[in-house]
Amino acid sequence: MRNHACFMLFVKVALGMGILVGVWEAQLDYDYYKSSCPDVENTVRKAVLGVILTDPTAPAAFLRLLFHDCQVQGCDASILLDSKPAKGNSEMASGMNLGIRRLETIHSIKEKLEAKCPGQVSCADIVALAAKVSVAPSGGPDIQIPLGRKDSTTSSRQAADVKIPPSNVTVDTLLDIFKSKSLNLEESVAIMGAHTLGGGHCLNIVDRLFDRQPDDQINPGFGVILRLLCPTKTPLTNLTVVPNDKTPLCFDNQYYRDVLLGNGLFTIDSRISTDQRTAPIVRQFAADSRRFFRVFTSAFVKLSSSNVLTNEEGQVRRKCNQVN
Ligand code: HEM
Ligand SMILES: [Ca+2]
Ligand SMILES: [Ca+2]
Repeated sequence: MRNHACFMLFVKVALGMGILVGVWEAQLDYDYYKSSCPDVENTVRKAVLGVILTDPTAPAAFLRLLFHDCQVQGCDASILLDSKPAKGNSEMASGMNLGIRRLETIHSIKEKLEAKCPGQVSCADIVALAAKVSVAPSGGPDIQIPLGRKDSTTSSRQAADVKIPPSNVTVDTLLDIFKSKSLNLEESVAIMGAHTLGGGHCLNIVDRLFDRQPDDQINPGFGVILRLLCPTKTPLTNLTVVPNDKTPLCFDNQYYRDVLLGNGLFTIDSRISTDQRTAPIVRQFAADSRRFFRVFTSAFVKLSSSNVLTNEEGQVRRKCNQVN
């Protein structure tokens, strides 16, 4: 299995990358559950590894879930709330959350943790941990993250509509988004390396393929393949998924090599390979996966610690889909 080969290939690098990034978000704590739920990380890891056995694309789902949670109101598990009282007002009802999956795994991890340490572990920390423990088994760095996020009591579809960037977002907006979470330029390019895993629906690609003005950032050969995979704007466009890079189960720097060759799946992937500010960094990561892993690690800690609720600002939901 490619995933396994990838794991073997990168195990040394991953081990070498277990560096602690300084606690940048002062209110979170690397030892937060030391006495209240010491086994929390292993519980999440075991559950995620179990899921990967039957669904090797699950790590991609957990990484994207974290981004989409953190992007709306901060990393507060708002994405898991069902809408009440108004139907259809959950974040998941937003079209921007098309393809978000594996929420059921988060709910089942929560049930396990409620049995072990009732009322202790927030859903927001579970979302962050599920993403974190997804990276190393895919061949990426072993990241340490601080914990202690609390869960929100609110969520709204409209916020997701506005805050989650579309596939054709500009580099300016991308840099603004990550700057607001304290990521520097290099970290902003590194966090996009999450697109080394998983894939996207044709729906998010077809606009690049069939408009009268062909997208000149797509390599012509790759364009032919994409037009074959995503033939027309039909209902199927909502269903077909195309891989993000050539190694979608492997957390490697292939994404950067692909985008440099004009094989970026989304408009934004192509844009970072040509924008004067980001292109030199894309080239560095394409040539040096250790560097990509190191910068991705610090970027991940910042993203997953952004706009968190701590202490009395939020709650530890007993069920992740509803407030207490
Ligand atoms: C400007 C920023 C970003 C844009 C515009 C963007 C856009 C997208 C789009 C359109 C998809 C395809 C969704 C689908 O059609 O199913 C996608 C997939 C994905 N994104 Fe992003 N993304 C961004 C940043 C990020 C970040 C920061 C992460 C994680 C840290 C991330 C992780 C992923 C992953 C892992 C997938 C594949 C999901 C799967 O296979 O289920 N993305 N992204
Ligand atoms: Ca959120
Ligand atoms: Ca890859």
